[in-house]
Amino acid sequence: MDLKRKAGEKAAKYVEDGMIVGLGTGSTAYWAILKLGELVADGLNIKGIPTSKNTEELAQKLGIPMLKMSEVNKIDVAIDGADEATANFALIKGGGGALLREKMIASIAKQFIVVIDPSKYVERLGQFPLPVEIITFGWEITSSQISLLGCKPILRRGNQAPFVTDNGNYIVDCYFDSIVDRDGMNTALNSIPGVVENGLFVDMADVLIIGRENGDAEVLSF
Ligand SMILES: O=C(CO)[C@H](O)[C@H](O)COP(=O)(O)O
Repeated sequence: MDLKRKAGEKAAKYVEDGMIVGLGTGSTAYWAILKLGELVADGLNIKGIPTSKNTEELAQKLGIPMLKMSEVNKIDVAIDGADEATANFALIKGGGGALLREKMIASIAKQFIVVIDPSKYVERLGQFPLPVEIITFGWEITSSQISLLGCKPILRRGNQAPFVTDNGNYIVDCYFDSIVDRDGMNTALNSIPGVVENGLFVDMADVLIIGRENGDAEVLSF
């Protein structure tokens, strides 16, 4: 079985009747959402909060009832993918461009479950460029201020135009040699005027599920 699928489907087992569930974005979270769709069709009573417009569309197609972020003040469990994850559960997210909503939703989830394939499990963060969401106004200035933190920021592009997030912002993908002080970097990035949010998720994940070739998916709890 596809390793992303193994991880995603395992995460769906954490969802219980009556829960409000943060629905992540990307090709691993996809499998969790698909499984939840099946369970809902079989009578599971949950409400989803999507982390992106893509996920909202998917959940709608699957018949998963949804709430708006403004309608909730807590989320029971959020399930999402990651671009990198370490043994102490530090993450880089945002490869799919949904990092802002993903971080907001994870931050109010009682349990945040991260689903990955083994290629995402790394010793140290920073091989994957860190996505930083910035406002379009004066983005060049914001980007050059970000570069002073020791990275090379590259404006993410889509179809020959800058990629625009669900929130109407740009993303710069920041190439660091490595990110050692994750807390410090998170704070430093978010202190730059024009930065909306960055893809470092530190001390947020509670469970890391890694799809493994042999046997069941591996579950690590913090
Ligand atoms: O952060 C994300 C989207 O913003 C995704 O969770 C991350 O990019 C992993 O995606 P995938 O499971 O497709 O590899």
